[in-house]
Amino acid sequence: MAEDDPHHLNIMYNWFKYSVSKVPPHVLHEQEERKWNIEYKEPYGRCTIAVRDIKEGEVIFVDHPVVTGPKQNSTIMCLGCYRRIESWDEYRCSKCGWPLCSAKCEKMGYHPMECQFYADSGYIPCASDFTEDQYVYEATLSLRCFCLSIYEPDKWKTLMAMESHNDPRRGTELWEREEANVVNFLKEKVKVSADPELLHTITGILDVNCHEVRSTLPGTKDEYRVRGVYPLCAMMSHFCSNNTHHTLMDDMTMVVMASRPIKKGEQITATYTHILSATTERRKHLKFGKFFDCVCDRCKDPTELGTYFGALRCSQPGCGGNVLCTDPVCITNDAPWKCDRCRHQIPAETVERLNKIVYYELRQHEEGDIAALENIFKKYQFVFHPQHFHLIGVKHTLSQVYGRVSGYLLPQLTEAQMQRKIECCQDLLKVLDVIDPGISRLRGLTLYELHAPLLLKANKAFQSTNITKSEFLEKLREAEGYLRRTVYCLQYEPVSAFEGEICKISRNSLKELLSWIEVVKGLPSEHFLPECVDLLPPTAASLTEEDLTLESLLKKLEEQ
Ligand SMILES: C[S@@+](CC[C@H](N)C(=O)[O-])C[C@H]1O[C@@H](n2cnc3c(N)ncnc32)[C@H](O)[C@@H]1O
Repeated sequence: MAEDDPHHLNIMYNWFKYSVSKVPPHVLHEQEERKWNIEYKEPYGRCTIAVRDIKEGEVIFVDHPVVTGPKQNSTIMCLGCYRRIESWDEYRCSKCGWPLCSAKCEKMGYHPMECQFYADSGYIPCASDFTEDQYVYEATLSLRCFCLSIYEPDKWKTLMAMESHNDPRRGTELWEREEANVVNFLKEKVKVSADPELLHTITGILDVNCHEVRSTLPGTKDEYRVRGVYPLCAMMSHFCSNNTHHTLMDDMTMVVMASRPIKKGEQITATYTHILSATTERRKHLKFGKFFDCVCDRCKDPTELGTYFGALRCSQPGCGGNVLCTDPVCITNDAPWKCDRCRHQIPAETVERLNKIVYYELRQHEEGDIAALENIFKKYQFVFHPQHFHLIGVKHTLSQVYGRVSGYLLPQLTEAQMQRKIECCQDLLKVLDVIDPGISRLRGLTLYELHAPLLLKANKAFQSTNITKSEFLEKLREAEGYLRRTVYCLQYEPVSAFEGEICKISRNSLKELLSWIEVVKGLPSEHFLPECVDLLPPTAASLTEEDLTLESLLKKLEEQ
């Protein structure tokens, strides 16, 4: 390490300059002052600190991948464009013989770098038993990294400045797996003449720093998922309730923005784990894959910032208290759980066993099996706190499947089912407001799911003259608010992505809804219940998909 730059900060700042020079000025101006510094702080290592207040939604930086390539357990894919390949014999690279889409892909992306190694060694994965050779795609990304040392020295320097955690990784299950699948494979089968320690450093850098890259193939709806190393993104520390939102553009540029206001001096943070998992699971995942013990505010707090995301209901008769972990950041994960009222105690092992049983039950049902999900919910609703991650997880799934799966399409939903969809969305949003406030994909999608049954219910009440004008307008404005916030949360998503598509649909629905509100404002009072009469229960009239559109409502109105 250079003595005047022991933490390689200059390499990271240089990477930033390179990244900025590659993005269009409407995203980030080269002249714009940097909003962050990289500092070294225990226990985080290098981390990104705001040098001024940053507003919600402000772009903080853009980043480019040093390298991208297949993930672990990848299926057969084109090493040029990443399209999934169905058959080994679709097309083979004329030089190395690996399956690709076409001659065009031979020169695409990073493939030309590894191609020579595969061609020289003569190694081709076994077409007759791919399960034997499944790891070769994962190893290809490590080979690509090694190739940077030959073909792209600046990128190699940046990659090597990243954390590999070789010492804590040495001898772990992960290390042994990578030794067999990557290091030995590259040494013995591909004849890479690199020091095994260097190859382990590469696998470590990938484990600690990689981001999943989910994008679509140009001009298609075909999604691909690979891994990429984004050096600046990787400088952000992990917090279980983070303050950034990142969006991947179609050209694989990562745009990082503030998901909520960030104060000068505050760390700019990302989350490396699933936000909707509980403290024990998050901490285990971070320890296993990223080699640190998270002690963020959410992890330290047994109530997870007041959400009670891991809490159980006390089983003692008449107590009604919440059973919480007495020391959620205990290294051995075996601190007992105690009721916050009667102090009844449960061993950590029992809580873990219970969670495993529910995970198992949840995995047993078919995707979108509403009846099975509702049964699991009923079975456990009095075992867990209403905001427990299992119940919220079920509600998350229900919020998406009610209205979308066969037999439960939006127009087919009963009044009670529509109400259930609304309740699931609202309960999920309540938790997100605490652990993932501000701009988030999950919030955007959930708000979209919430607006639809609300609008449908309101329109249905209007059609059966079961609502007063002011109540109807209030409901329409509520749906408008949700649509506006959907667009706000998803506005940065590329249109090719599912979230980008939902954003586009929401913009159109919003325009339509605003016109509808104008029409409703001008409607005479005979179309509504008199203001003084209580709203009657809505009738279960059959609905069609058209009921949601402005045109169909106007048509019905004219017919009346
Ligand atoms: C993607 S890197 C982040 C940059 C890293 N600090 C560096 O200097 O290269 C991930 C590593 O940073 C450290 N780290 C990130 N978030 C942390 C946190 N909340 N607490 C402790 N260490 C953290 C861990 O060593 C982790 O493996």
